[in-house]
Amino acid sequence: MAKVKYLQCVKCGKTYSPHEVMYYCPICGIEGTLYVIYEYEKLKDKFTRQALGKNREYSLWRYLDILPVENRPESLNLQVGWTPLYRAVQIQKELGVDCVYVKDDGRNPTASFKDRASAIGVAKAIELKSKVICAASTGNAASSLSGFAACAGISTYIFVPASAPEAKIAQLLIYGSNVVLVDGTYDEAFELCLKASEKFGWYNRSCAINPYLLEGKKTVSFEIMEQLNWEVPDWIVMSIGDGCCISGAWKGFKEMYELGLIDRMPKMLGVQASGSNPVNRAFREGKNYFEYEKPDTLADSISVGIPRNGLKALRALRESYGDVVDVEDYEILEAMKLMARLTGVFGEPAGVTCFAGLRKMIKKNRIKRDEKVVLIVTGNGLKDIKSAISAVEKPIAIKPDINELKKIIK
Ligand SMILES: Cc1ncc(COP(=O)(O)O)c(C=O)c1O
Ligand SMILES: N[C@@H](CCOP(=O)(O)O)C(=O)O
Repeated sequence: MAKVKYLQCVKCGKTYSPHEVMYYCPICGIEGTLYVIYEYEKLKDKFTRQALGKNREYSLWRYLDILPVENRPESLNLQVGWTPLYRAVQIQKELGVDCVYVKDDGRNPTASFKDRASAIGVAKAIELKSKVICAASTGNAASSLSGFAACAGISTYIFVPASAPEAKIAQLLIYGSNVVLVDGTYDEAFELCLKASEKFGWYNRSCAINPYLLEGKKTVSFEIMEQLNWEVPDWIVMSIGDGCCISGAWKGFKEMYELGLIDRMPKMLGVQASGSNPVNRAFREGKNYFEYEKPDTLADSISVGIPRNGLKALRALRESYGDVVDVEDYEILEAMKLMARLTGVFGEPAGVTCFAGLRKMIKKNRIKRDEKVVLIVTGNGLKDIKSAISAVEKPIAIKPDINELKKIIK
């Protein structure tokens, strides 16, 4: 792993060689998730705007110079990343603002942002010659791991709450994973998966402990900057569950700054569901720890009691002079409908939570009307049809008769 200089604990700052530690800081335990730190000085000549412009594939693998694996394994050829970034003209009109973009990460192969992490997780497992990979998940991390592992021919054990949306469970089953439906919450599924990985020696894909997965997630920021022709937005907005996605996006910006690819930084806005908001509570109270409350939100992907990458998320929010806001479930459903109707992008509840947060922060004037905003839609709406249906009016059924039709045409 020549490119990685060391791994650094988010809690105590201690550094480790990547050969010394696999998952988390041995001193701080599981709260001590690690950052992957590269030889940035050596990368400065290699990872440049010019180099990126030349003959690189339009996927996450174009950033291989700054990813923690040596190569893309030959078998791992699912297209991942380089998702579209749309100018959301109708959202701008609706909100009376100058500039909003939507990054549609539901366009990844298994339809969520998590594919960025799973691609790296599976590549890493192949490097380590692991025979089995496991993950705890609310559904998306799992379905994406299942898809990428299927592509590479690796076996997986997946731990999801039995209450996970049916479509996500269908993905796991169709990809051929060994699915363990846990009669409990995501937090309980996580604990069981952790114990199983220790007992059976499976490679654990959970971003909650595995430092390399966040490296895949950071690539969203590289893409945004290339797609915006290196004009840095004022705000990046995304939902927070465990906190890994937003930490990844922030790390991407920090690395671009460190390497001289950009000369200023965006602010990060995290959005949580009111029924699952431990990061917001800690942020408001200036704390560096999280108090458990039983999560209760329809946005299953961000339904988390203890955020496993919460410290990294808090750091992203604080370092960027950003913010975090809660939204109610009805606001998430409203955002699901509005996002689809104003952009054509159909996101799952956690995927469009960012839009609900943007609407709130514009009303509060925390985000100014002339600021440039990027919303990251992290998952596709087809993954949670039940929520989609509950967000809309019932269709009108009629007899196949033109006069009946006339009565209902608006
Ligand atoms: C669609 C979607 N959005 C947002 C998130 C939140 O990501 P994180 O748990 O890293 O904060 C997830 C996590 O599963 C997700 O699947
Ligand atoms: N809600 C997430 C939780 C785990 O995802 P990870 O990528 O942070 O490990 C999901 O299951 O999708």
